[in-house]
Amino acid sequence: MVVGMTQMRKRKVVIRQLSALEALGGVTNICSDKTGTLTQGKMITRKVWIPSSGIYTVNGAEEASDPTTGYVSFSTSASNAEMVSQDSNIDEKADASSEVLSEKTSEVARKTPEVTSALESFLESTALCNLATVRYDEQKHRWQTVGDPTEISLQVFAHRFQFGKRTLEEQHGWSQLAEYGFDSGIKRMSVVYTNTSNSKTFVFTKGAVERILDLCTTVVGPDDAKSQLLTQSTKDLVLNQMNHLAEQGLRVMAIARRPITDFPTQSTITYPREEVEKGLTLLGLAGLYDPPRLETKDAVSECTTAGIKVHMLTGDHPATASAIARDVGILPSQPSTTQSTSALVKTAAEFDGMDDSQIDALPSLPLVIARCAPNTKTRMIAALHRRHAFAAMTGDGVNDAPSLQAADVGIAMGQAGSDVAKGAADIVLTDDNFASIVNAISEGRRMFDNIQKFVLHLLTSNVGEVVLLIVGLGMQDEAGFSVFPLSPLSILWINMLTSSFPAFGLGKEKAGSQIMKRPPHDTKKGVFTLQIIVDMIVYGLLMGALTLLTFVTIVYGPGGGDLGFDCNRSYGESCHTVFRARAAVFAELTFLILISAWEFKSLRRSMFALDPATSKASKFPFFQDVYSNKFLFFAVVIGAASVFPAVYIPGLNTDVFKHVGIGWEWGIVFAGLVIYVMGVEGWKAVKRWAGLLDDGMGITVENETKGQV
Ligand SMILES: Nc1ncnc2c1ncn2[C@@H]1O[C@H](COP(=O)(O)OP(=O)(O)OP(=O)(O)O)[C@@H](O)[C@H]1O
Ligand code: NA
Repeated sequence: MVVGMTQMRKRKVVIRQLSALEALGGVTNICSDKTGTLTQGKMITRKVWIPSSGIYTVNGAEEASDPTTGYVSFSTSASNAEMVSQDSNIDEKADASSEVLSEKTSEVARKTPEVTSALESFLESTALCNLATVRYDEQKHRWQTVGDPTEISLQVFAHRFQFGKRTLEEQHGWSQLAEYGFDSGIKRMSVVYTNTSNSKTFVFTKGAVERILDLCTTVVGPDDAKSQLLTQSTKDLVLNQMNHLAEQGLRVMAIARRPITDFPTQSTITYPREEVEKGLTLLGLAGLYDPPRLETKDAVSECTTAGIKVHMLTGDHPATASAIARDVGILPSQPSTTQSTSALVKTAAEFDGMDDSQIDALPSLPLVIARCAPNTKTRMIAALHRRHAFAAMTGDGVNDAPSLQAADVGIAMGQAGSDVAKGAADIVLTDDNFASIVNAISEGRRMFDNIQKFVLHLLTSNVGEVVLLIVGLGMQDEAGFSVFPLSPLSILWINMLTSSFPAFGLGKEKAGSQIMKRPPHDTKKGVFTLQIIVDMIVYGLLMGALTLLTFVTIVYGPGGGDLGFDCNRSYGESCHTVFRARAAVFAELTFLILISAWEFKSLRRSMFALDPATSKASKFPFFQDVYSNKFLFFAVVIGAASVFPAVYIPGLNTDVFKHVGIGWEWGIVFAGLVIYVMGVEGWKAVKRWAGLLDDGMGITVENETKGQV
């Protein structure tokens, strides 16, 4: 376990709850945040749309925090409708190639577009209704940002036109009167600013487009001084534009403002939010791009192969969420014929609008839930539980705590996460990266497998010893005393030698190559699966029978059944046969238990072909395979070697172990070893051949998880 935890730490995972180790391996569903987990959490403002003016595009910006990389281009068009269709031709690749072109042709194209009054209002609202700071660090010679990625990206955009918050406050005379902070429930924030040079006071608001649009009554006109009434057709145009941006995977924010005259200047008076955020003028939309992490796509596909479903639960718009989900492989790139997109993508409003029975009646739970509120996450976990799923949930916010607690494995973010979320979580990702969850799951599966192997090893040897000793009680000497086939100290010694190091070695077994290619194990059954129990009995009986047979053969064969006199206590002439038989049993039992550790590296594969990869490459990969876990290799080899001094050192053998050096009996010992290995191999072969006791873990994922959750 401890080995596992240090392993995990290297893999960017901190385990807060010991049981989370084993639990991780059994996860069937992951509900993940989008921003910062599936994506990089480094947003760049890519597009800005100002109604009746045009689209500003940021080209070639690589570094999210640097307003000097890339350049802004402006495209205007006669009608807005035309602009939408024209713009849709510009995709990422076109951007890149046109960039190369313009690099060759002229530098003129890179001149920052002029700041119109409409753009100016937009930038003021963007930069002031914003808590992020963006500044150039003279010492470190790089741009430093502090704050939420969404806000940083907008602040950086304002800096491209020298309209940063600081400049506005220090040079343009803006000063803040009030702040209505961002709330993920209402998905917007507002500030009230007054301009000391002309004493005009404004409410500046930004937030999710649908929410802001409902608060707007007007929209900025071609001439900023005259805003126009927000008609239904303009609303449709705005929503159209938003969808168009969102479909490119951009998070779309609406920016708005209104002049306010009666705002109290004494900060002691609180002015209700609803009174402030109303009658707004829409200034424009901003499309922010948060690229998926490079590792995400592979990690998601690894989950699919491992029979794990990935759900994206995000605060973003459904179109944005779908585009990103498609990018990373959570949604199929081509909508399949059987499942419509509407079944796979739901908004929280749709999901929360259903009652439990309606949710349970869905053929499958949605893969993307957009515009998610913390409460939606908790309902999703409950719905998963009703479908007998074993779910992991990520979260970073304070109000994610309930869903993190409700999840079978709660995962908090180490960097972006609040302390409350970390406190509620079972594990913490130090790098906030979705791929680390998948690593952790594979680690959890490895650990589960190794605990199973370890348990099987321990129990098999116990069953073997019990059989040997209990049945052995039947052998009585002339005085009517049972003659032990092993002395108590020998048993103690064997247990110490064979269950400490080899068991620890089994814990260090590497993950099998198939570990993420099979469905999750059943967490309700735990490690004591039917296979483990049957194996334990089969192998334990075999071990007990063989060692007993060795004792009996030596005593009753050449020894003529002479059990001597008082041979449990001390060595005398009459105990010669019994002591020789004991030495053989001691050696054989030790060997059998030790070889079991190598055999149990795999519960089903042959010890002589443990790893599909090495068995393809080599005819006899046995040594390569057993040597791959060096600790276990030497635990077994040294353990086996230690048998010889225990048998031969005079005094130690007769006085401590109550046995004596042997000769021809080694033949029986090794025969026993060979029969045991053949027995174990035979039983594994039977299991493979008849598909017995598979625990459902050998079945390929495709067949297994069809139609689940
Ligand atoms: N600082 C902000 N000011 C105003 N509105 C915001 C701000 N940040 C986000 N929003 C709006 O709220 C929506 C949801 O944001 P929220 O913070 O709930 O999700 P998130 O945590 O950023 O994303 P995810 O859930 O994918 O991790 C965004 O799509 C955006 O429209
Ligand atoms: Na979030």
